[in-house]
Amino acid sequence: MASLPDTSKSFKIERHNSYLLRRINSAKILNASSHLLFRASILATVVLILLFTLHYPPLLLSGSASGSSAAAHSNHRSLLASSAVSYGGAAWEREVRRSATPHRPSGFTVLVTGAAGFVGTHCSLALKKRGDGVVGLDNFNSYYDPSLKRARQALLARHGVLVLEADINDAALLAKLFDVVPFTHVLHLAAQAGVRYAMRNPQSYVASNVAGLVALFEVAAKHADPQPAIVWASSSSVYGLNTETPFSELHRTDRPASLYAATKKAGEAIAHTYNHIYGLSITGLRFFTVYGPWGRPDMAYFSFTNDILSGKPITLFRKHDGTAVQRDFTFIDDVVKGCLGALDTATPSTGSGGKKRAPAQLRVYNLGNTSPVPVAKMVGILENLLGKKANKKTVTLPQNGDVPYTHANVSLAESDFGYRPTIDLTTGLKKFVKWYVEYYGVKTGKHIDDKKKTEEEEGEAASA
Ligand SMILES: O=C(O)[C@H]1O[C@H](OP(=O)(O)OP(=O)(O)OC[C@H]2O[C@@H](n3ccc(=O)[nH]c3=O)[C@H](O)[C@@H]2O)[C@H](O)[C@@H](O)[C@@H]1O
Repeated sequence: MASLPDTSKSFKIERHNSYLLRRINSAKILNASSHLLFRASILATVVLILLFTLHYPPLLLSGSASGSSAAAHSNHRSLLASSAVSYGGAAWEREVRRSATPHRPSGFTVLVTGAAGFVGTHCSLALKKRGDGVVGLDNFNSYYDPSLKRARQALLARHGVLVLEADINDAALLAKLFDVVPFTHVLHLAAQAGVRYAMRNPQSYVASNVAGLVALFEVAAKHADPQPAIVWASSSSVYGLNTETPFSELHRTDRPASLYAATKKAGEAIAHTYNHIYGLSITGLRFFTVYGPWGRPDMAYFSFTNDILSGKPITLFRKHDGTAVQRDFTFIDDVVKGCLGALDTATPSTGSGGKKRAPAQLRVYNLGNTSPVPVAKMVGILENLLGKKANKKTVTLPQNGDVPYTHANVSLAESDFGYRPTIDLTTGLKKFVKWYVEYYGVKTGKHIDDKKKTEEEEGEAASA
């Protein structure tokens, strides 16, 4: 008898085949649906990006320039905080234009970088007060207490000056600003300051003082229409190991003693290039140890004040020959007059769209006080004003980038725009200490006599 086919076996094979078929089909379906899902998510992302771009165009603009979406995000947040309007939107542009509008005939429209910094704040106020339009820019970094920078920003806001939070390396933001406002001038004060800190954080000097300067010159030369005239902060430190005194603009500046000085010297060379190729009108100002109210807490007169009041020891540097280190301390009001004088005598840039049409102005000036003072004497004045003795120790100047002596010859600035420093160190430090005790709400052993006016204050009152 022929044996019956083994149906259970063929049934098993069929079941197996149909199982395989089902798996293949479901794999196909899964494959197809994951393709669909993938395409749908790409579509959704594109739609989202489109919507986002329409609502917040410069957020992407800023991100693309900085290369960091986190940075762009933080820019965006703080711009919202500082101007209470969205960055790049119509309301933001209105705010920027309002701040930039001059209120005097033929007034300037000035972009001030580093506007929440010490010199930037004072210059922005002075420009605004005389009727120029001012828009400020600052990255509010934490090199020193950012709350002081915020307080300066609030002060400027009370005077109608908008300070945007952004970095000068954000080329797209700079371009956007020049699209919104045809700035006549740029007062470029944003920088990594401080001589000794350059040993601890060298790259920050390259980023701000070299890359940032180039970013600004690039936009001013190739994008801005019209090109603005630029006045920017160089430094007395470029004289470095120069031994001829007082320091004149004709002296050597090829022996910087610190990386800070080297980046400022590099800035002067870069300024020459942009003037030569693109016709940018550029003026570099070599500031000599600027001090005063709203000053920089990293500077000696300010940190010594903190330390004297809190009883902490301070270290005074002396030269290798045992004599005192000296500085040509320059009061902020004198420096502000110098900055405005430089802006007022700056001639327009001569290029457009990255093409030079004619030779343009290129200048460098010392802005100092012309009377060097030993640092120990500065401490003595502070002790007297604060009514408290400093706990001092003196050490030989370490290898920290400091130069032993500065002394400005300012005859060039005097003849070109009437620069004449008027405030001596005692008068200037009195104004600083008066501001300091009010700002920080501290009690000193001594009452600062703010009734007794200095000559300069008398003059201001008379002309008001
Ligand atoms: O003129 C300039 O271009 C420079 O002036 C200052 O640099 P500096 O003169 O070194 O100012 P401080 O840091 O305030 O120092 C003032 C003096 O005090 C001395 N000092 C500083 C700190 C300290 O602990 N002890 C001390 O004796 C320094 O050697 C210097 O002679 C600024 O900090 C720089 O940003 C600026 O560019």
